[in-house]
Amino acid sequence: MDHQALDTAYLSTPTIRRTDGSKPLVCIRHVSKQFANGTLAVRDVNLDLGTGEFISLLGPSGCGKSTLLRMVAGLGTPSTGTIDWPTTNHDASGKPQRDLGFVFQDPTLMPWASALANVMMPLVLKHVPRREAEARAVEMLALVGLKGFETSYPRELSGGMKMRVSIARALVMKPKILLMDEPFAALDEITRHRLNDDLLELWWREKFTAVFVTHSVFESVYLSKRIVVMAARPGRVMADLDVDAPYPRDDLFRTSSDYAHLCRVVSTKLKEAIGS
Ligand SMILES: Nc1ncnc2c1ncn2[C@@H]1O[C@H](COP(=O)(O)OP(=O)(O)OP(=O)(O)O)[C@@H](O)[C@H]1O
Repeated sequence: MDHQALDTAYLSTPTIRRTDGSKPLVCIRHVSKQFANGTLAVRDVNLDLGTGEFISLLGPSGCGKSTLLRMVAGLGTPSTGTIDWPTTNHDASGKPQRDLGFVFQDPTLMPWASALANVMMPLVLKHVPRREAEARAVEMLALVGLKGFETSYPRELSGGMKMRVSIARALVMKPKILLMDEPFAALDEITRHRLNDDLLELWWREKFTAVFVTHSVFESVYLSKRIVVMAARPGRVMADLDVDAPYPRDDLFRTSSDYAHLCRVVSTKLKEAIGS
């Protein structure tokens, strides 16, 4: 593996763009967010989210990762700057028709509904015929490893299984982009590793763009093609690093000296970011 890609990754420029010629899926330009109480959560962020990438937003608590992710999802608006979807249709008022799934840290399932009903919910809301919705939800549950648990209720599922349902629900509409806000933070390490593996397999197979918020250097290196390192007070982008390791990645990669090296480099960048 070429360690140079990470070692020489470009750092801390006011505008950070990917210039491989193709149009990005999401184009973030000079985005800042100041909340009503005066907190400057995000300052002057410039990023392109490229189609098919697996990007982690890595940084300490309070650096604005969630705020940025929520603005990409349209769950909050920037105070200044723009977030464009250059390849997406826009409605009459000029709003992009964001084609996305969102996974929160908490699985946020409906407790009174079965796993199947939870996954069917976005399809039902879009008036997909019931039989088709059910077939698609059954297929999605199988893809996340929950074949046989269709009729189980959330209270009957482990934390990892609930998160799998949440991912299935986010992917059942086949979104172009999956936004994940620390989805595995509350899980034990073994479950987390397994979900990391399964998420990578899903991403590889379904070919969506993935944006993954995490505090964990190890998780970001294992999953990502690209790591955006952020710092706090105010929240800003400090580095944009390519992880030059091939997919598929598995336990061999997780225990390799290449992985250890990459984690060391990213950890150093994160420390620099936090110290700056
Ligand atoms: N609705 C809000 N009103 C006021 N301040 C907020 C609001 N939401 C977030 N903040 C502040 O904005 C800053 C960034 O918060 P954010 O949750 O985006 O960070 P984060 O990097 O995702 O943190 P964590 O990793 O702990 O979830 C923090 O200082 C936080 O207190």
